[in-house]
Amino acid sequence: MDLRGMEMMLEAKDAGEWAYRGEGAANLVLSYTGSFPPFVGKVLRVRKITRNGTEYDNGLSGLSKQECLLWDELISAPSREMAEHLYIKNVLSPLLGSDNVDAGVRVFVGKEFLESVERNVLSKRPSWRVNDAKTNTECVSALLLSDLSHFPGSVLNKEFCITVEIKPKCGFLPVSDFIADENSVKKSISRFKMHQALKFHQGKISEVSEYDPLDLFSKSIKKVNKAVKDLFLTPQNNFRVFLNGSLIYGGLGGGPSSNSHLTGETFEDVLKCVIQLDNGNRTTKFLELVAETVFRSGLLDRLLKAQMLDTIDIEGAIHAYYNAVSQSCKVCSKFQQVEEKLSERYSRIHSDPYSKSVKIVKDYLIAATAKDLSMMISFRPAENRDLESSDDTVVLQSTRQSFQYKASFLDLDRKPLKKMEYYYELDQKIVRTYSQISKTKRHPVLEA
Ligand SMILES: O=P(O)(O)O[C@@H]1[C@@H](OP(=O)(O)O)[C@H](OP(=O)(O)O)[C@H](O)[C@H](OP(=O)(O)O)[C@H]1OP(=O)(O)O
Ligand SMILES: Nc1ncnc2c1ncn2[C@@H]1O[C@H](COP(=O)(O)OP(=O)(O)OP(=O)(O)O)[C@@H](O)[C@H]1O
Ligand SMILES: [Zn+2]
Repeated sequence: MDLRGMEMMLEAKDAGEWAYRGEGAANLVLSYTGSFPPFVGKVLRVRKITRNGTEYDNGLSGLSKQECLLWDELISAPSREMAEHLYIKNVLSPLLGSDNVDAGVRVFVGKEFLESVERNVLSKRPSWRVNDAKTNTECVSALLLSDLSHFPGSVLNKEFCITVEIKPKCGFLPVSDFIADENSVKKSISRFKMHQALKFHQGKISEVSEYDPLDLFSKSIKKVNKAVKDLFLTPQNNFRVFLNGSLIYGGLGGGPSSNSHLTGETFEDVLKCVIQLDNGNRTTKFLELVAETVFRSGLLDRLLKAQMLDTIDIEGAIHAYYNAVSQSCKVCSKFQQVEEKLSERYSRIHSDPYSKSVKIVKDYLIAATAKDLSMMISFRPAENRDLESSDDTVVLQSTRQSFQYKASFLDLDRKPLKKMEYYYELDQKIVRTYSQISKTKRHPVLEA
């Protein structure tokens, strides 16, 4: 849809109709509670700004000078929001499938609207998110997106809709020759698992998740079932369930420390309207339904392809980055101080043509978006038995119930080029911490 299609402006008086839905590190998401038809069934995604700095917008398209060299398909955009929209529409949507992606519509927002929203939602936000960032009241527009926690077109319908949100994270092990020998553990342990160890070590999580993305992305239904069960047991910011648009499991606001979900028993009770079962565990059946859908939908195959645009790992891509930004390589110069030989492995990348380096970095950043996005899958009962064989229907064999599902990807933000150095540092920190911890036998992190 044309972004300029909705020439309307949200003002202070409208703020009361937008309720807190959730947030990540960069955006605040509000759901519409009013009755104005174009907004019914929609959410508004508003950018945040960090407490200690500006960070965003350094040009009309929101692209830095160096990013303009990278994203030539985005530079014509007259605003940051338009550039983001084009990124989703022209870069990610072809990779992930346009049926599973909503690029959104821009609506103009007044400063007073944003200030009023900021005040209204304050008490609902996790305090650590409040300390980190606030609504960017300088933004002139926000994105209007379909509310993925409702089944399309059925917001006004009394039928129930249950939605699961999963942030799968990176689903493959790198095989790159550029990975240093002392970091070879990266080739056998998933990044998520190693990052859990670091987060635990830093006190960012109180419990290490058993979830392993490699199970979720595997071709084995048994492993997919295990992954979904593990997500349920330790949801962190990777798993949430909504019933008719309200969160019933998992924490609002993302982040590992905000798990305010229902207890197992209450959740089991809530599922009464979803899973028809006289005896037995409805939660188990529901998790089976989720696993079956993930497994059969092919969603993760597409996602994996996008993630695997990271072909040489950050340990290779960082060198291409310095070529792309025409700077001398800080990593190689560090290696040279230690031992001349260490940087030899990377000289090949440094002699690559400029265009090849640009392509490596660009693909790495697209993969970074794919490693951080979430997917939402909504279910509603399939009334017509004929639907059983159709593509968007799953049958829960154990209860003989059919569900129609709709799956979408969300949080498809472009990652800034300047994050490459941070990605390299974080990667090294994760692998270093994991290796140190694994040397200490019987460490609780590794036994989890
Ligand atoms: O680096 P990672 O893997 O920890 O991912 C970050 C996420 O952390 P988590 O999934 O909890 O481990 C992090 O999520 P949280 O803030 O922890 O909920 C963000 O999604 C961050 O992206 P951005 O800075 O908003 O663009 C993510 O940063 P990117 O790496 O995707 O740029
Ligand atoms: N279209 C949508 N429909 C329903 N809920 C949504 C939608 N978009 C976002 N949400 C909810 O809001 C939360 C935050 O949104 P989102 O992930 O886009 O924020 P973010 O700041 O970009 O996240 P990140 O920390 O990964 O950068 C999501 O986890 C989800 O629960
Ligand atoms: Zn180098």
